[in-house]
Amino acid sequence: MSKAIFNIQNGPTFEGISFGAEKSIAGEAVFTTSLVGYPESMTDPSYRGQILVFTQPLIGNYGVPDCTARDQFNLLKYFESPHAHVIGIVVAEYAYKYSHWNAIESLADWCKREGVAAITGVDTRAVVQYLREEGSSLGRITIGNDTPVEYFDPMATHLVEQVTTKKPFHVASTLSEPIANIALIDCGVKENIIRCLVARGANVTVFPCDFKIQEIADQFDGIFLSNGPGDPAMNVKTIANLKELLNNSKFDKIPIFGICLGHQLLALASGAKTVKLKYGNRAHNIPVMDLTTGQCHITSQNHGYAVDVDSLPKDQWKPYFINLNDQSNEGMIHLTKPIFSTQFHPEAKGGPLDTDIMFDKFFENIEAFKNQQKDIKLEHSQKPTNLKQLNLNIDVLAKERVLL
Ligand SMILES: NC(=O)CC[C@H](N)C(=O)O
Repeated sequence: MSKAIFNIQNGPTFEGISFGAEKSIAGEAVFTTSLVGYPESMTDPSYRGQILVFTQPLIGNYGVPDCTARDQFNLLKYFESPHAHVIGIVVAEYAYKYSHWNAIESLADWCKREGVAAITGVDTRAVVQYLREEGSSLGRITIGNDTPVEYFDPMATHLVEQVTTKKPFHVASTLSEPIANIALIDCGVKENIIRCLVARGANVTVFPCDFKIQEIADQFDGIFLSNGPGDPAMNVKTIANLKELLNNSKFDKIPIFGICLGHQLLALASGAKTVKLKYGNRAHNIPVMDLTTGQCHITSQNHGYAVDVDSLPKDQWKPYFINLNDQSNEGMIHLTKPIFSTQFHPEAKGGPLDTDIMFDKFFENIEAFKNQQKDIKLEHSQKPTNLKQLNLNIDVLAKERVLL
């Protein structure tokens, strides 16, 4: 067992024991108050480059499930992407013994394989008190007698580029007659978001983050914008593509739904601004209010930035949800088009399922859009498909995300 040190830049130092990869790392230190779901959080691409501090004091007690198991849609059954994206974890007490029907290995063994540094024995209450006062900070974990690595701010890099699929891929519905074709812009999509779409009967074609969706949007019944890591403003190409999509009146009727980073990108493409939150919202129990109904929902969240609601063009958008803890914006809805987005995670992996109705709402918009399209269907079906012209024949597309 090696000793490990967790430093916060310009802040306190904590000594503990290493239980993960014997690799010293640096990144942004953030905390989550979720009680469960460490395999899901650690494989959520939105955590890329971050050191995750768990406030739940006992971590690792239910081990890690099979990272290769797939469901009936060929999606990863237990993980949100094939690999860990956090670069380090900080826990109060690592459970050296694990027990769960679904576990195939320990968190320590998995961290070692995935190159995730891990430190136990840290007073995580003190870490969180510091981060809550000073805000998200740079941090580093040094293993054994290693020379500490330089502090490094992952938010200054284009993290989405590192996690987006390198080529389009297609996840097919299991229905003999799928009810819709959805294009998904992948900025680091969580597996359960794709599952929430295909499980409702849609085929989902997933495109790299900078794919010019505006050139083939008319081939689809709906467009989905995914979650993803980093500062939303870094996604210059994606924002430019979305701007063209939103400004082309030809696409006024196409349903669009964005989650988390997808929400922020939609806001930026509409001319609004995003701001960095002091320490972000990472938890499975955050109350938001639907401003259209007054209903409150408990939501799963993982974000460090938020849309500045005052900067939303008021002739096009209205705020949809508000965070009842810090009053930050939690979503927006278009005044005339079938477009809406949420800052929280309705796919909730992990977390409460209260808001999976957002996916139902997207499918209602898709159904209405398809009914409108029926009148012009003949014209539509006679068009050569751009998908094929672009060599995007779905029959030959990859069936899962392409990482290299
Ligand atoms: N989960 C996400 O999509 C996070 C969005 C963005 N990277 C943020 O931190 O705010």
